Amino acid sequence: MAQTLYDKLWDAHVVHQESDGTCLLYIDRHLVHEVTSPQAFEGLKLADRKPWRISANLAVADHNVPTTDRSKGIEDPISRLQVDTLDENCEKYGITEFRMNDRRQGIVHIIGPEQGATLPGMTVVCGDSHTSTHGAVGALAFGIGTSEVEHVLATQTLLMKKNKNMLIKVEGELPFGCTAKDLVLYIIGKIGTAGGTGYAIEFGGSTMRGLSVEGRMTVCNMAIEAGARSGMVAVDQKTIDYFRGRPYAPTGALWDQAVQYWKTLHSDEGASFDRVVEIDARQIKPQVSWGTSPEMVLAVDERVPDPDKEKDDVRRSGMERALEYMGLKPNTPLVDIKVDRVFIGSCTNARIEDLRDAAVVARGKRVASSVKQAMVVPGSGLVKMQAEKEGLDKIFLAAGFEWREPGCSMCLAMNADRLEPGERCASTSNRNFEGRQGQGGRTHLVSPAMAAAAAIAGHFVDVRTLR
Ligand SMILES: CC(C)[C@H](C(=O)O)[C@@H](O)C(=O)O
Ligand code: SF4
Repeated sequence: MAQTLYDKLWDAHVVHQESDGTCLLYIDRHLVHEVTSPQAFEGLKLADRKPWRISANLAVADHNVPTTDRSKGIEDPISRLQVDTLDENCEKYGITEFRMNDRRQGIVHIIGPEQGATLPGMTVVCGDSHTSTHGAVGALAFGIGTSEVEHVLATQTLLMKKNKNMLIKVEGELPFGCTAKDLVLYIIGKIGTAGGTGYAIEFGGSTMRGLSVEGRMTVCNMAIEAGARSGMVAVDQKTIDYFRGRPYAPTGALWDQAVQYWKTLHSDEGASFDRVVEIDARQIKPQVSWGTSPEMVLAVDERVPDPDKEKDDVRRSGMERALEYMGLKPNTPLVDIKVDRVFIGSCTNARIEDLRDAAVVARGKRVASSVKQAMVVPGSGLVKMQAEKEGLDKIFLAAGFEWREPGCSMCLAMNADRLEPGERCASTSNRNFEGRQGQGGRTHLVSPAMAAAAAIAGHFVDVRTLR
């Protein structure tokens, strides 16, 4: 029978199935970070258990690490304790960890594929919702909670029920000035933050095939913002080329064998999906979120919506509340909104292609004097090195951007990088909830080019006009 990519990945990992459909699923790769692992390790200790397959784990500290000079360690005691605890646990069990000063350190979802620790065909989990990112390479990847982290450490398996299959089919060429980020924001604007609930989403169609592997990661990263725990993209030649020579990728005969298998990782002709959503990429314009949910997003040439025009009571009050929090007046053109800070980073948009996109806009320009801070935070030490090799750091620094050390940084307020109450930020991250980037902070989600353009102008700009 014709199978979807999700069916294939699922079936290949079922160890045991109960009559009610609950499956015991084998987990190939477990990524570990400092926020969701301490209680899991503690639970293991209390139960007198040990991690079952040490080599399946790869750990890194990302949420709590400083992005400035690290030679003095971590100032905040809670952050320091979390990172120290991860170091101790990994040391104790012999789990590979890229420590804070290792140049391979970075955001867990950036380093997984970068190292080839995430590979096509794998089941990949991490105690982090944006684990969906890894599905971009034809893996089944999803976030888990702390008790599941403990279960995976102890058994290398998880108990789960299968989701439904959803295909988001995107056709046509992305217009000039539009990126994978604009595409995924547009999709979430269309289907809503609950649109994918209960589904595993496969992103397919000619637009997805046309994206680079990194662009596909940006899209799958935000599958969770569309309500789905996992997003995935079929393997193609680009995926295979991406992994050649990566540190954890197979070599020699094992590589050839792996590639043979990877080539089967796509939905079969005629495979049936429970839901199909069709998206015309040619309709997409650069996106800016205006509210406090990723679905509150519009094209940059539009205006802040007017709740008075909304007939649905629930939606109207949601809009009113969002506009109040965001400090925005209905009908304001989005390009008139001024920003206080700009953040280019996060597991959505801190890979090398993202930094290149931002650098094209920043080259030879200056950050507006009204902007308090504009920072570029590479997703990993290796992304940083590559960017420096290409001279991107010089472009950013000359333009007045800060060039930081890798980590989650201002994506969420768990480290020193955060917004002050009332500050407005153009951010390349994935969440714009109230307080996400700092208490009272106001987040607008955009692409790297749009963020850089906002930094230069001091307000949002339609990047299509910058030719
Ligand atoms: C801290 C972590 C558990 C959390 C997540 O699960 O996604 C964080 O990474 C986020 O982006 O909100
Ligand atoms: S960069 Fe942001 S979204 Fe990604 S793992 Fe870190 S905190 Fe979560």
